[in-house]
Amino acid sequence: MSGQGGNTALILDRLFETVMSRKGQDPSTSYTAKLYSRGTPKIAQKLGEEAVEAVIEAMRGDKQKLAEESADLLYHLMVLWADMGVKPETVYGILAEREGISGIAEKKSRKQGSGSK
Ligand SMILES: N=c1c2ncn([C@@H]3O[C@H](COP(=O)(O)OP(=O)(O)OP(=O)(O)O)[C@@H](O)[C@H]3O)c2ncn1[C@@H]1O[C@H](COP(=O)(O)O)[C@@H](O)[C@H]1O
Repeated sequence: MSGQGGNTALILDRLFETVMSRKGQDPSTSYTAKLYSRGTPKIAQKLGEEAVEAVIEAMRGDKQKLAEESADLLYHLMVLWADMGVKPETVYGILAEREGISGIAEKKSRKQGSGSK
């Protein structure tokens, strides 16, 4: 368990299952179904708006609001994955492959790769 929210991975998996279960449901009773009905560009736009709201709260220095906007951001990211057919395991797999590789070292290897072309 990790604090008040319980097991982090489990809650994200449960959230993804819930948003998947809203496919084809009534947009008047489910906000997620309403998002699907508005299409991928709208879902992506909402994700961008939530990201900007998180940035604003960070700049204001409001930790509680940043946490709340982060929850909105993760929810809308899950809806976009579900809408686009991206499986959480795919994203988790990419993160797992990167485990132990410094972002600085990875960036250097990318630059060397492009310079040798
Ligand atoms: N985690 C969330 C969650 N986080 C944020 N939101 C909604 O996201 C919206 C974001 O607020 P905004 O003001 O940006 O959006 P809005 O003005 O309502 O909508 P727009 O017209 O701007 O698109 C709010 O309506 C929130 O209620 C969420 N809605 C649903 N969930 C989860 O998804 C589950 C399924 O929800 P339904 O699909 O509604 O049954 C819920 O049980 C929750 O677990």
